[in-house]
Amino acid sequence: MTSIDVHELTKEYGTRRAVDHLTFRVHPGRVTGFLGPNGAGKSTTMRLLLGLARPTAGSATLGGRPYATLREPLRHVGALLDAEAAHGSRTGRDHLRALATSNRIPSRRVDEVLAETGIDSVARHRVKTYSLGMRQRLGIAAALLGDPEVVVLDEPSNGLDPEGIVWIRGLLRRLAGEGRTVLVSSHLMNETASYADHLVVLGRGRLLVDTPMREFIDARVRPVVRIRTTDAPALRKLLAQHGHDGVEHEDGHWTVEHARVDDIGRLVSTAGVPILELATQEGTLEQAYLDLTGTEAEFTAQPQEA
Ligand SMILES: Nc1ncnc2c1ncn2[C@@H]1O[C@H](COP(=O)(O)OP(=O)(O)OP(=O)(O)O)[C@@H](O)[C@H]1O
Repeated sequence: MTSIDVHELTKEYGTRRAVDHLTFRVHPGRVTGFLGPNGAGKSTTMRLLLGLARPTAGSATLGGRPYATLREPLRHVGALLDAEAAHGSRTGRDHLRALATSNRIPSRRVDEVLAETGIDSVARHRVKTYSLGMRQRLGIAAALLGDPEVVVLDEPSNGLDPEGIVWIRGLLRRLAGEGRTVLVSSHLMNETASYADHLVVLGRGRLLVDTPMREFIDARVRPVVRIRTTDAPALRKLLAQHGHDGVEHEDGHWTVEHARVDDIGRLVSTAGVPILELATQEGTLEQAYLDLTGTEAEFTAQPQEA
């Protein structure tokens, strides 16, 4: 199985260090979300991995090999970096056929990926007539063309409609389920939470987090007890009497930190407070990410000027 190995990877543009001694491994069989604020170095890392830029130091390899040494690379790694990459005057189909030919990929794969990405009805139209979402789907079709073991996608949900967003989620899960190595960058936390198993987070070119997603959330956000009642005054009084810090939210629901749902349930039922909803509310990736960005110097310090 093919993993992605990034080792002491460094890339400088003039005096600006875009990637700074970065080391991590992306394992097969799971979706790894690649996160970090604008300018953190995600795209640069992907470009270095795909041989589109040369590292200043260190290495980025696929199954132990640099991209440049792969013969017919699309059969090993499929990537979406820039949805504008296809030539506007070509049809989507011709774009894929050219890629297939140059990588000795059977032409039936063109029809398969067109169907899989839902653009077969526009396959004979020129790419310049495509919407952003269609271009994005064409880029994903190109990434899947060679049936690669490694898939690298830079913000794949960009421009997709709601149906497309649900589709990409299923696609990423399926690719990981088939044992492929899947690295996906995104700024959309809810989206990432819906498909990622593991996270790699960068800040100013450095590695901040390399951990399973659930562990990242659990380490940073405690679950809270969520309650809805028809008798807010009674609930407020009861929680205060028992030393709980209940917070009433605008839409009428309450949350209680540092409490167990069983204890709160027992309390409200014994006191006869009418309850419409009582549940444990798990922390979200967005909360955990914002907690990280609020505490890490890599996020809070001013970037160095070039
Ligand atoms: N070709 C280039 N020449 C000069 N500087 C560059 C080049 N490419 C990237 N940079 C700089 O490297 C840093 C990292 O940029 P990069 O695009 O990798 O970040 P990113 O995490 O992908 O950001 P975003 O989320 O905005 O896409 C930025 O400071 C950027 O300005």
